[in-house]
Amino acid sequence: MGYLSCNAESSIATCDPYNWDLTRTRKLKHNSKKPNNKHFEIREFDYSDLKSATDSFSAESFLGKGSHGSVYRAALDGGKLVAAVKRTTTATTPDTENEIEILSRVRSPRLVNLLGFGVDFNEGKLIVVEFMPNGSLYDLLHKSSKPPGWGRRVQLALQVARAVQHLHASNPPVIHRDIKSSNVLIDGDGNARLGDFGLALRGHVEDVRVKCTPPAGTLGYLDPGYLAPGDLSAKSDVFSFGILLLEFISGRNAIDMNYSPPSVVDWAAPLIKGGDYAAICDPRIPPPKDPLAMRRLAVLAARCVRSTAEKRPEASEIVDCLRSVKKIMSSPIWNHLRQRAIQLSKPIKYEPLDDATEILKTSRVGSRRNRKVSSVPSADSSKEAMGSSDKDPVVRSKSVGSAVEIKTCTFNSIFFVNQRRAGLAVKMPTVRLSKSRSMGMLPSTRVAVRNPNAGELEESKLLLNLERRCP
Ligand SMILES: Nc1ncnc2c1ncn2[C@@H]1O[C@H](COP(=O)(O)OP(=O)(O)OP(=O)(O)O)[C@@H](O)[C@H]1O
Repeated sequence: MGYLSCNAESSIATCDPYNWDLTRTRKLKHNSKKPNNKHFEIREFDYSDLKSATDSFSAESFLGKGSHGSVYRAALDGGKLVAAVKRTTTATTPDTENEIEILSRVRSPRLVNLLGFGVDFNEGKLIVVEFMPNGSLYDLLHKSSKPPGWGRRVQLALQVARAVQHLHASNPPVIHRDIKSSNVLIDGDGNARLGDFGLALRGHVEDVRVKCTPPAGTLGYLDPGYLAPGDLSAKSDVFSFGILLLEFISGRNAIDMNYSPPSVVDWAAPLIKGGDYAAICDPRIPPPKDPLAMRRLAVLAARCVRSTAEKRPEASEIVDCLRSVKKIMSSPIWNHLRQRAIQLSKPIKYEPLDDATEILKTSRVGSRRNRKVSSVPSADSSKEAMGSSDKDPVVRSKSVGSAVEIKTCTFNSIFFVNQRRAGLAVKMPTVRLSKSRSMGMLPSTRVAVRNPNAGELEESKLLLNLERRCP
């Protein structure tokens, strides 16, 4: 099966009802507006100003490196405006243009907002965004010596959910396509902001641009049902958010070779189905005081990662559910018990489909996926592409896609290699895509065991039905 290839610029024109053009962006100097103003202006910075603001992109200003370039701290306007400058390693890539285009259209206190851009003949466009002084959610969850407690985790998850809700509710909607903990940054007030819009798509699913863009995302967070351009919907973001929620709950990485299965969804889904919520709780912090909060979180995560995209909740429902979890966590214990009694006294509507079984579909597929590994000849190359090394069993997920080429094709699986830096033209795959299954299996320290307790299974089913009506 072949895909229709399309020229990026013409597709922008086709799907852009406002005929927006970057060249018409007003050049505003020293006139930054507050990030959440509805009518905001984008500044065009002189390249020389960006260079001096980052001390010539010095090591002292260096904030970090992503798959498409490096990020620097910049002190602009005589030090009054602190910003982050994203500098791609080669001339302007489609992702840079895309990020500027989309971020100039959406703005929210829950996003890492665009301040402007700079242009250099050699370097192309540089993106200037709000500076986030407190690192990424990835660092907070996985590298911090003092992992955040449940209240903070739920608050941060709610903030990310609100960011996703804002994107999906935009007209036309924005699908982020790369929701993951390293793309969530923590601002000066300790709040979560969703950033990195390099892979985002703005438009309705039937728009030419959306229909022509090949699948992209980060391994470990990528919706398994998103195999061809036409499969994309806002529910792919919901899947990635579900993985993020499992990361919040368990404190483990989306892909971690220390576990069996290494994929967090394959590991957690059977445990949630078995009602063994305690087994997926981050062992570094005490469990939540009210087990109902834990169950709601776990069931919400399981619903987000359902294999059938249509059955996943909308972002607005996720927000409502997380708000209810936050409420439970912050109210006195007797209040929880009263609320719980009221809910349990309501008649439960059983549905013919066993939701828990449906959740497990992902897990079963995942198990097969992992078993296949041994027969993949080049496990090393796949590990390298996923950012893993022999010394580090944790796979640092990197974004893949957008401008992609097929590197390895083994057993019907196609491995995407990020070509953003190379600035290569999009090479459309000629066969139906299948997510990479090149994942290694290492001896496990924690093994997922399905809880055989029938009572807990029943309780889990009941909760799944109950939680559907949440809050
Ligand atoms: N606005 C910002 N303020 C402060 N630090 C930032 C900002 N944006 C990015 N960073 C830091 O720069 C580093 C690289 O970010 P970048 O978004 O380029 O890549 P990534 O999200 O880590 O990986 P990938 O490109 O694969 O998505 C990250 O470690 C991040 O913490």
